[in-house]
Amino acid sequence: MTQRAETPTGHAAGTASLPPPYPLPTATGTRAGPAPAGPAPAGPPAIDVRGLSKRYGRRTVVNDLDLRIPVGAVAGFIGPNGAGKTTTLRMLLGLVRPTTGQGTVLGHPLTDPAGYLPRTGALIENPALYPRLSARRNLEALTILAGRDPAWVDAVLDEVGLAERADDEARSYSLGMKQRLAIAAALLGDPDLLILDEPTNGLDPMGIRLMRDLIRGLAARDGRRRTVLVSSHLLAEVEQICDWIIVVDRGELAYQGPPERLLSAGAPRVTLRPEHARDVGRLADLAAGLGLAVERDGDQLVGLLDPPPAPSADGPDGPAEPMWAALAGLNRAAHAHGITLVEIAPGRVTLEERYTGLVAAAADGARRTGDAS
Ligand SMILES: Nc1ncnc2c1ncn2[C@@H]1O[C@H](COP(=O)(O)OP(=O)(O)OP(=O)(O)O)[C@@H](O)[C@H]1O
Repeated sequence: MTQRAETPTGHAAGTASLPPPYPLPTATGTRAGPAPAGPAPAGPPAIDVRGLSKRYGRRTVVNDLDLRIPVGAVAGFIGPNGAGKTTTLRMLLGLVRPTTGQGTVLGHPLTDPAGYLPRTGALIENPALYPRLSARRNLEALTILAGRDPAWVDAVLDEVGLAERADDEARSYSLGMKQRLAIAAALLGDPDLLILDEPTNGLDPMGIRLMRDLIRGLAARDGRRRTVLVSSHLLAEVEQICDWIIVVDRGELAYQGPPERLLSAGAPRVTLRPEHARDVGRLADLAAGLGLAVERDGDQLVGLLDPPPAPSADGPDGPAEPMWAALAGLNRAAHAHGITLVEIAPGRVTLEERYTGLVAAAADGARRTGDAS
């Protein structure tokens, strides 16, 4: 039998409603992330906590974290193993007492979880299931224990895509199905906030895809503005479904805001390919002479232009003029040296590369702090 998680499941349909929904802001301020660019949200965020820390003895595992998640967002809480994600989620769920921290969750003080837990559903670590009971019986047991209306059971089974297997024993389920059943349990009270800790952990690619579709659907359906906070150590697993990204490393915030800003905060990149592979070395020398940092990658060069140019009048995705000028200069120089370029492909670093860069920068900063002390 899977271990019973010490997790409050969703509760209390028909409890106090949230303030009116508001559109997602285009950015939020963080210490480490990009500067705010969008309008301030009209209502309070679903999660708005500041200075959240957890120390175990002399060890700080979450350090002065500010989280600000808009209502209705699917927020990806991303960080490498041991970054402090589970500890943070446990603090938000009142399962671990924060060492420091203030703010609100669903408008209630962080220090009074009883105020917001009735409107919060969660999946933390192992799904809490009775393996010899069917999915339906598992959920009915939970509704009875919680004094809830069993009428919810069919609705949530349908929502997580288990209606057809609802009467099979849970032990016959795949890991993905067990995860979805655990999410169904968290949905029983139609929560306004759903917290999922690594729900794709251990799933195969198909299971990950099904879980992604499920999570996206849980947030936005029928005009509902449920907020979902989902953790993962792999950005690629959640980036497609998140409209808010929080990156943590070693317990510290590295980025918070919309994924687009994480991407646009990255340097523009260019791939250059000469007609003849033998010219790659000479082309690299020419690029270096023009101040372009490039690296050889097989029969092509890849270069990052740093620092990133300011957004042009074309907007953040429009042509970056310094980049074009540098590339035009290199093209002329290559031509003058008898090198024909068959590919000049500008682009930007991917979200995954940006995430890796942020984590590496945080590690570097931590090392330097350690060296200094
Ligand atoms: N009760 C505890 N006592 C001491 N240290 C703890 C305790 N709980 C967690 N930690 C430590 O805090 C750090 C962060 O752990 P946490 O589980 O929050 O990270 P995580 O980002 O969720 O990692 P993972 O993705 O591996 O689950 C780890 O180094 C862990 O060993």
